[in-house]
Amino acid sequence: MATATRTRAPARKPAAGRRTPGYLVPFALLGRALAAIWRALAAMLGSLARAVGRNAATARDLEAEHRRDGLALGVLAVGLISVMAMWFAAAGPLGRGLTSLCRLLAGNGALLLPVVLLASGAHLLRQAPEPGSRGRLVVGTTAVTLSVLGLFDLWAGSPGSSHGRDHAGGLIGALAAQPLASGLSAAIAVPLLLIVGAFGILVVTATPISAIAGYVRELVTGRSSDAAADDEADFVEQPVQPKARRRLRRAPADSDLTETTDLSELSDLDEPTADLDEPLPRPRKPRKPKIVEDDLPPINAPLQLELSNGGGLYTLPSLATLAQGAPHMEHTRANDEVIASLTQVFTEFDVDCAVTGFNRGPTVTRYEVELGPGVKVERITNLTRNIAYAVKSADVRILSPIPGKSAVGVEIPNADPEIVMLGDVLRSSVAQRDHHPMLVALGKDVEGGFVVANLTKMPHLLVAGATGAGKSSCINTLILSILTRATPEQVRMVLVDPKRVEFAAYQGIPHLVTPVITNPKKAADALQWVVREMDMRYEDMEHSGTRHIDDFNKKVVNGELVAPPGSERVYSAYPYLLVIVDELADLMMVAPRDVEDAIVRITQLARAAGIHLVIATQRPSVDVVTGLIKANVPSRLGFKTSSVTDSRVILDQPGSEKLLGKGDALFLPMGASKPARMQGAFVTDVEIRSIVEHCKGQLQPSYREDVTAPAVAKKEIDEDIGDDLDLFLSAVELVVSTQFGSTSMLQRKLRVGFAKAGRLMDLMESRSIVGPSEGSKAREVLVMPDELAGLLYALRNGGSADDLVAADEDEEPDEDSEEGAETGAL
Ligand SMILES: Nc1ncnc2c1ncn2[C@@H]1O[C@H](COP(=O)(O)OP(=O)(O)OP(=O)(O)O)[C@@H](O)[C@H]1O
Repeated sequence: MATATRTRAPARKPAAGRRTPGYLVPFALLGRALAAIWRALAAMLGSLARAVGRNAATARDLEAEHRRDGLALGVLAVGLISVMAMWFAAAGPLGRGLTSLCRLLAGNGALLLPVVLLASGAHLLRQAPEPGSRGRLVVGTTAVTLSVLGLFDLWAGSPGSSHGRDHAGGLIGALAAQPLASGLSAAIAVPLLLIVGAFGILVVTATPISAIAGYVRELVTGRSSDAAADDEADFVEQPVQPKARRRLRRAPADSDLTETTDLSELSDLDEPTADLDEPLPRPRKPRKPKIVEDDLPPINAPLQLELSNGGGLYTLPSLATLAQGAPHMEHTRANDEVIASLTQVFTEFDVDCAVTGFNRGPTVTRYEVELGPGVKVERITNLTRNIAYAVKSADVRILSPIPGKSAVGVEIPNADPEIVMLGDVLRSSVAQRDHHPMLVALGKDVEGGFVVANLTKMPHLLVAGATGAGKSSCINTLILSILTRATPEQVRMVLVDPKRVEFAAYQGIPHLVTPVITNPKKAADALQWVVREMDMRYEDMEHSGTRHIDDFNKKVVNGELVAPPGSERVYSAYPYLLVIVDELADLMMVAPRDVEDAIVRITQLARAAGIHLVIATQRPSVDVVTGLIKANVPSRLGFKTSSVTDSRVILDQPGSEKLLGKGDALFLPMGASKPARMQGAFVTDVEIRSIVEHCKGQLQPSYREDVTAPAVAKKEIDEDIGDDLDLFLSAVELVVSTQFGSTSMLQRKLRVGFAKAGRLMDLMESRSIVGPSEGSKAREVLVMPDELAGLLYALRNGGSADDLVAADEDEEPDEDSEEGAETGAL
């Protein structure tokens, strides 16, 4: 209240207390009239500018290259006009007007204008603009201009007349030189202006004075700094690297050691990189986009051979259907501000370290911080909160070290993020180079490089994150990647969508084996079908003596496969089968054991059979992503999670709780120890609709009826076990994993009565899991723990432990292999 009274009082006083004296009234009226005219003019100009701005939106839509070319050609055109006007006085009345204006402002300096314009135009044509260097160029050019024109003015004796100034340094020259000459003296003004000019040249060329010494030394000795560094490198052994690096940071002119490529890039900017006594380090030139796919461990999965596409009738959708995103910015003013804030924090807390570069990604920028000798990494990690405070963002993530570098990474969200469009990733050279049908677009990494991944190399992927974090968008991009790159003959899909709305758009695409499954119970049955399909494929591979479905397909195409005697089987090539489950939690609620067993079995074996799983969940808790599932799904994509515990479940380490949401993700491909941060690609509903329409217009889906049919064998087991299947399986798991066939243990652990525990034990005996009763002693357990997953699967399908043995020993084709004829026609 008190504050409100204090602020209001002074505002009222002048109005009430101050009266304009009578003799000033005409002036006051005139002032008000002028002010009103000024406001009206400003409003008119404003609306004019807004109208122009609206119409200029289409110009902004032009690609950056075209805008730059247009600007360069425009500057060249003005340069040519100025040549004709100023050097040859042959540009008509407009040229004469231009010459007079330039002479008025710059005097004889106007004669240099054509040279400056032509050189600038040529430079713009040859080189991409660096938005970050604009401020530098403006300051440098202004300093050079003032210096040159001021010197012209002094040279002509600082003429007082307008005509005299037109042939000296013009108005600008007079303004630059005459105050100095009259305030000090012409003898002092000349060197001062020379210093200003030299400063301008250094700023324009981004050359620090300290680097000049290096250049002079090079000129004198005749040796390049590279050669000098190479010489030094011969003496620098591996363990000495950190020392060498520190030195490089202090003396960039000498730097270019191969081991320190990143740091030597810093010296490309011709300015010493941040040292402790420097206020602001120069950002490092962004490196060429790096492809995370290259980081994947090498897996020698053979490529799927080119399959015919049903007489060439099927054409893939054009990538032009997918929208283009905004061009990637490698450096913006926001980055400079963050560097200044970081440097200030380090100075305030007296930590001997400096920001030596950064890589700007679409949503976050990773700043590289190098430590001085003897500085603990913890000193930076302990400053996380202070850094967050200084850069005004709670989502600061510290990476120690940046993989492959002796530097700490500080990842800070961009104040001006970019959306990564799927079309851009699919059109990128990294995606275009590789024609594998299972290659999918993921997004962009922190360095702005496109990230793609081959699903066959994953070979199974777990996608997890809180609601709204970007999972569904990511899965949409995976599906669209496949639709734009693979025919239904190459890749078939099973889409499971218990949420009912996520995959509705894909209903009816020819790549589907069965309509999109929304019923969790049916989804569990579909997973059982996938297991059967996998078994069929394995049998076929076994008979054909091949180890991977690609080799099998190759033999089919070459006509090298002959059906077993007595079989009417006609072999055909198998497509890859991609199973995508959008919400695992819903499936685990309905049939946890069935689902877990099927997933474990598929993930353990399906890679060679060309079957790959993508499982998404927003509840990455241990009851959904069980230990068994986790152990068998090696590649992970973690979007923002609500807790560090969830992050640990997905990635086995914290980190995803600090992500920003909306597609910000950590990608941990199989075999990688550290996850890579990336921004997921995005695709709009309109794009999805048009690609789906294209696919549906090409071919009708041919669905398999048996995919969601419940397993027939189950009924048989039900008669014997009744409704106790789950309890029976728990008992089997307990007995086999502990290798202890005791009825009283079952009573205790399963909380069942003696009669029930005894019956469960008898059922186990009838299925060759345990031996006969030995009185009060525990029964012998006949199945080893490592056979448990297979046993549970067999029991679920009406089998017994004998089937495990039969599967191991039986080399002959199974009777059921005829079923494969149907599978092969998938
Ligand atoms: N890669 C992305 N780039 C930009 N925005 C994105 C991206 N991914 C998601 N978003 C934004 O976040 C919103 C939520 O994304 P999405 O529906 O994919 O989340 P989700 O994790 O699937 O959530 P839920 O589990 O509730 O379905 C989207 O509507 C979109 O606006």
